[in-house]
Amino acid sequence: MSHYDPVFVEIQDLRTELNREELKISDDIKERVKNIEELMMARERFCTDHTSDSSVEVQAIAKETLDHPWKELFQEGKIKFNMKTSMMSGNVTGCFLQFLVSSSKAKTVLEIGTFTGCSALRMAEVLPPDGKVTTCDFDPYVVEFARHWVDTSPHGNKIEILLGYAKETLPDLAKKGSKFDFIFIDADKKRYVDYFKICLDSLLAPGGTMAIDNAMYYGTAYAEKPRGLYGDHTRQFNEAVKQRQDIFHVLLPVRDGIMLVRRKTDMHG
Ligand SMILES: C[S@@+](CC[C@H](N)C(=O)[O-])C[C@H]1O[C@@H](n2cnc3c(N)ncnc32)[C@H](O)[C@@H]1O
Repeated sequence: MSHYDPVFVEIQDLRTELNREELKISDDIKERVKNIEELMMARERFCTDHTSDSSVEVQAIAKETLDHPWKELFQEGKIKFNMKTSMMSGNVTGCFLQFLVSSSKAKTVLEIGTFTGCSALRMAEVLPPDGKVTTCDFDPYVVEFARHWVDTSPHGNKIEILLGYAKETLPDLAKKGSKFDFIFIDADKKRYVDYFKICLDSLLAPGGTMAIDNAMYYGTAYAEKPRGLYGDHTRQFNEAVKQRQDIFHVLLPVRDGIMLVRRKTDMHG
């Protein structure tokens, strides 16, 4: 979604500004600015149009997520925070995750942040029959929602959903000696550095890959005047990745930024 990109937001603001009568901006300039905005949106639509479709079950979860009264549930105190449907991975990110899981031949996946189960189900779909996705979330309402909807899929039986705070779930998994071939971190930016460290040092199986979503968090990672929350946390996370000498990493500007990490020792053929 373009709104993750601060350039897009600036362009939108500028377009509104240029329409102020008193500025007497020429139609040509206004048109060119409008063109920039449209090109940015067209680029995104083009990527979506040239990406595989999601399964009918994932489409059903996405529709239910979009139609669900999250705001009212929050006002009634039934969910922990004001969940936004934009938290759900879009089709490009979802297909990208499936690509990574499938091409790395992962059998065990860990996800931090289930929400409605969309990304967990996508990853389960590309695992072998004995593969398993372990996903965790601290909100009982979304855990129940996700359980119900992933079970409408023949791949639902590959998914275990753990209810609890990631800061407790991850050490518990580490204590049990659990290891995962693929780890997707997608919750709670404030603790990204902690999750990154425990995942890399204790939970990532030899040869494993990690993907960390929202690594640029609306541009807060690099913008001089960052918008919104978590700017410091996002920058600290990126710095923590950069400081590690034992990993190979790449930050991709997919949607809100996806950081991919592997141990250097696993990069050699
Ligand atoms: C961005 S959403 C996950 C989206 C999901 N991976 C997808 O792509 O559809 C983040 C989720 O993390 C959960 N969450 C937030 N803080 C958490 C924490 N400290 N421990 C566990 N889950 C948390 C929220 O309840 C929310 O459902």
